[in-house]
Amino acid sequence: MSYSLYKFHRKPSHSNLKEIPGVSIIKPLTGLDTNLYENLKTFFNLQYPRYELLFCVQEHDNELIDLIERLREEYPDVDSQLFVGSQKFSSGDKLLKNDTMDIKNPKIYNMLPAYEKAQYPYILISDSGLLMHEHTLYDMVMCMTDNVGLVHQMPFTCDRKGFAASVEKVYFGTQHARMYMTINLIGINCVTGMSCLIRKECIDRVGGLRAFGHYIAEDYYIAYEVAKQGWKLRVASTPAQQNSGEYSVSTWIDRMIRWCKLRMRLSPLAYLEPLQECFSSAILAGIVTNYLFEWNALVVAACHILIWFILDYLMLRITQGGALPFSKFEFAIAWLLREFSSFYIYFKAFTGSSIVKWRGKEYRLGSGTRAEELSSLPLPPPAPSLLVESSSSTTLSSSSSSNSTLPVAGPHLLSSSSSSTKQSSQLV
Ligand SMILES: CCCCCCCC/C=C\CCCCCCCC(=O)N[C@@H](CO[C@@H]1OC[C@@H](O)[C@H](O)[C@H]1O)[C@H](O)/C=C/CCCCCCCCCCCCC
Ligand SMILES: O=c1ccn([C@@H]2O[C@H](COP(=O)(O)OP(=O)(O)O)[C@@H](O)[C@H]2O)c(=O)[nH]1
Repeated sequence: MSYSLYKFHRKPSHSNLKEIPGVSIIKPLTGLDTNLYENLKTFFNLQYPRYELLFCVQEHDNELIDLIERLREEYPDVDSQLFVGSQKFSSGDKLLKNDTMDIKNPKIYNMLPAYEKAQYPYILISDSGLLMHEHTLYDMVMCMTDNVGLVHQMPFTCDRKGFAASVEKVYFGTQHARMYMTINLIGINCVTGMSCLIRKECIDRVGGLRAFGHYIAEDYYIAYEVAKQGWKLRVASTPAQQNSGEYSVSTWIDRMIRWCKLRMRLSPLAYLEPLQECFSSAILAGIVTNYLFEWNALVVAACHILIWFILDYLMLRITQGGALPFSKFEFAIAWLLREFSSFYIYFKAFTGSSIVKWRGKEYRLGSGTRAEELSSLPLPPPAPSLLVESSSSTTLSSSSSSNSTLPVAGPHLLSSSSSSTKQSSQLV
């Protein structure tokens, strides 16, 4: 809690903007999510002198492309490009196709062409469901001091309507925040790739993003590689604002089961996660104090739960950085639901199959989240002539190599242009 209080919502130090490096923002998109227009719009309004927006559309989707084009027309001064899945490897280059065959992570696959075109020394990988406040990019860059190689935002949520939104906010602002900040405080690699600012040179050094394409938890491996090269990993001063329009308690539970399955394959310590939940630790505290001091176990457990509940509320307020969008009563109900559902989530993740479903496709997880896809990624179809022409300039980095993969990590636990020049938008 103290670490979060120290970290979050602090004003960034002012520095000479002219010295700030450019940022290539990569937005991997898969479909027309609700709120997408509002969310993407915030990226055109960032208060930052030099950035480009690289939109990656996984599969050809007219509505999604129209939405992006509309935004690009609204903001002609913002440098942006659009990469559509079907045009990525349409040059007919067999080598390019073969190079991408072993990429199992669809997000990596989707981002590849944008990464190859990124012109700035920093890249920001930013998931589709995020909304960004106008100063956040600046804040993140300010965190990238000389010895830092990666700045990541702790996942949190925007204020949205409904009980499911409250449950998500309570989860990301209490248990998730507590563990995320604690693990980062002690210097262990715990990075979520939802919103990650990275020095491009770190990724180029291992052959580009494709080197992480074997794993579903690419975020963990990217952070692992950055730290291995001697850079520090730093939590940003503002949490990531997830603003997905499709949310429900069951969607959240399924997502948490998927994440838990990933963590289990990243570290055996993840199997201990149930022990750091409020109710299990209350039972343990009751038993231990009864054994040692003959205290009443029920009273100890009840006090433990009450104190935990109050501290969770404070933790959530710290993460939120202001008033909560729901009452204390709603907090209590959402908190209880979150606490009890966690055991269901662990049970399903620990005992369930190694298959995870992600954006409509299924993957079998191997050691270290190495993925074997069950439903195949879209293979490059012949592209429409306009796109063939425009995409022929899409090249993959010559330094890239399909052999440049990282070792299966298993339980790796690491300590871990002219400023105003705006190019016109172009369809690549
Ligand atoms: C007795 C006490 C025992 C304590 C044991 C503690 C065990 C650890 C507890 C909690 C871990 C919390 C980790 C929180 C963040 C993880 C969120 C997450 O699971 N993210 C994964 C999925 O992210 C998406 O994946 C796909 C990607 O494309 C998307 O963009 C992502 O958003 C992500 O892959 C995982 C990232 C980091 C995992 C860290 C693993 C830590 C393992 C436990 C370390 C235990 C240290 C114990 C210290 C007390
Ligand atoms: O097949 C896929 C699955 C996901 N993504 C992108 O990866 C990011 C994270 O996806 P999601 O929000 O589903 O992941 P989660 O945070 O739930 O793990 C989003 O920008 C997606 O558009 C993608 O490009 N292709």
